[in-house]
Order: sequence, then structure tokens, then C-alpha cells
Amino acid sequence: MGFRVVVAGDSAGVDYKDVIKADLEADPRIDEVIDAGITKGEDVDYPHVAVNAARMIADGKADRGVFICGTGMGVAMSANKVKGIRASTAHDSFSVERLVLSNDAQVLCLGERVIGLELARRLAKEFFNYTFDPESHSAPKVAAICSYEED
Ligand SMILES: O=C[C@H](O)[C@H](O)COP(=O)(O)O
Repeated sequence: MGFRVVVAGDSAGVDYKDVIKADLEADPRIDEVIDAGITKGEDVDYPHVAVNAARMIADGKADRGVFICGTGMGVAMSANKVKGIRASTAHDSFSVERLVLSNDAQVLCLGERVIGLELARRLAKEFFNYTFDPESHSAPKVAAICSYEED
């Protein structure tokens, strides 16, 4: 079974979000792409966009997310407020790999004002090359992150 992916972006990330959404819809590894907004022309602040999208993962409606704002940092901070979500900005290939293999992150965050479109597209694609191994040496560290979550 393929990934169910939620994409989201604020007004500074909507252009990349729409391109990456189309890429993911054409990717045979992905079964479903959910667009959590915004649509171009809308203006919703990034915390609301990211938390709404992250809740879809926490609620089991999606497996992973690609969230985009100007820097990738605001959507990451916001998504991480949702219990069970691990999200980070990653703007290079190695970081994207480790985001999954070390950190079991469900959400890749990208900054439309920081990296070029083709790099963003490539990183979004690479994010789905990896799946976390629950038997790996990284698993207890991820469990330790979770242990610090507060209700
Ligand atoms: O992290 C925040 C994002 O980059 C956002 O798109 C822009 O936020 P700002 O308008 O507060 O700079």
C-alpha cells in the first residue's frame, strides 16, 4: 500500500505546494494526496494551516506531510505542537534521509523563499524513498522524544 500524503502551505508557500502536490499525484508510490490548503489568493497564517494539516496525520487520515511556508520553519514549529507529530525543515538530501531514518518524521517542511523550486521538488520526492526501521538503533531515541510529549 502506498503513502497517503497531506500537502499544505501558507501564502508564501502555496506556489511550491501546488507544484509538489502535482508531482506527488503522479508518483506511483503515493495512493492519495490531500490538499490542506491554502488555495492561491487565500491568506491564512501558517500556524493554522500547519496544525490543521498535522492533525490529519495525528488522526490517521494521512501518513505523511509536506508543508511549505517562506522558510519551512514556521510550519515545522506549528506542526510539532500536535501530539505525535515529528516535523522539520530539511533543505538537503542527507537531512531528508536522516529525517526519516533517524527521526521517523512524518512531515517534511520546505521554505519557498529559501531554496529553488527544483531542489524543493527533488527533496519532496526523496522523502518517500525512506521508511523508518523500528528495530534500528534510532528507535529508542525517537521513543525518548515521544516520552517528553505533554498532554
Ligand atoms: O516561518 C514563517 C514563514 O516563513 C511564513 O511564510 C512567513 O512568516 P512572516 O510573514 O512572519 O515572515
